[in-house]
Amino acid sequence: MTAQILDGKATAAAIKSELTARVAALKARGITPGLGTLLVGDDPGSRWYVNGKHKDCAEVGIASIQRELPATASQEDIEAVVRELNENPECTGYIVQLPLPKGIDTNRVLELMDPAKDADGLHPMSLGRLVLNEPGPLPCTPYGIVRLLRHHGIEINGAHVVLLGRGVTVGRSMGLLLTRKSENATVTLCHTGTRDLAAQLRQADIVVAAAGVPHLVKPEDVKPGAAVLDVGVSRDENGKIVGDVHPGVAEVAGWISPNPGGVGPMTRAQLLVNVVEAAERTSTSAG
Ligand SMILES: Nc1nc(=O)c2c([nH]1)NC[C@@H]1CN(c3ccc(C(=O)N[C@@H](CCC(=O)O)C(=O)O)cc3)C=[N+]21
Repeated sequence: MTAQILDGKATAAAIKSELTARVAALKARGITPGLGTLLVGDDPGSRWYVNGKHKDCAEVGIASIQRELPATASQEDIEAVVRELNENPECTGYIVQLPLPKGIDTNRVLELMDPAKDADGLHPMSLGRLVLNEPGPLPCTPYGIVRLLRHHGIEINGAHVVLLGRGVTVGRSMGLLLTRKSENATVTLCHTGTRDLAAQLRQADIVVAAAGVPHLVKPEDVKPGAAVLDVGVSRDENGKIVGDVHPGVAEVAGWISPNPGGVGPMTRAQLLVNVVEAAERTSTSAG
């Protein structure tokens, strides 16, 4: 058996075409959604990601607001740009590209952001709303994965989902998302302290691997027919992406997300969704 592909590129394209119509409707009412990005330093990988986000914006008609600071920027320099983006009416949502340079208090920066403009869905206020089941922006990678599964007709309701990794951007926030009534999954959150990882993995109808450990998920640990999502982005000596999922898993799983071409494009599409929804919310509260 060879697993069917969870095509993130095609699913993201479908979401972007739906967004194009929503952006046009907003513009017809005089509102242009705008995504702001703050990039600190000159890491080529971070720059590449940020450029990709603005390219996506152009595709759907969202305006781009790009801010950059040198790697030597101080806490105060960064916070000044955050305040400017909070106040800039053209910016309806924004992200501070992570990681920030060493010595910067990242949480202090993130807490200064206007939660109404949180495009990542990772502001403490947004995470709190997720816990309390209130509407708000959702974390991009977790909700992107939910939409990728739904797009391919994979049942989440009642499924046992095993999450690998307790990072806030994926594992931890995804546990909160999947245990809502609207997703209704049973979740096991595994991490470096988990004793018998293979035994946990064998229970899973759906595996989300976001540990950052190359080829952590082995074919012999996967239940036949399971859906396996690879969020890992390690690099080999040639700079090629190595995921958390061993290639042999494709012979056992029912569904597998390619990497690249799986979860990454969905994360980017969800960021656009958050920007458009933030603009829609401001427009309804204003009039
Ligand atoms: N505030 C903040 N928000 C983020 O969402 C954020 C961040 N900081 N810092 C860095 C990580 C990384 N990240 C990616 C998103 C999409 C792809 C993506 O689309 N990758 C493509 C191409 C991969 C390649 O070829 O390099 C793919 O998977 O097909 C990758 C990585 C968002 N991040």
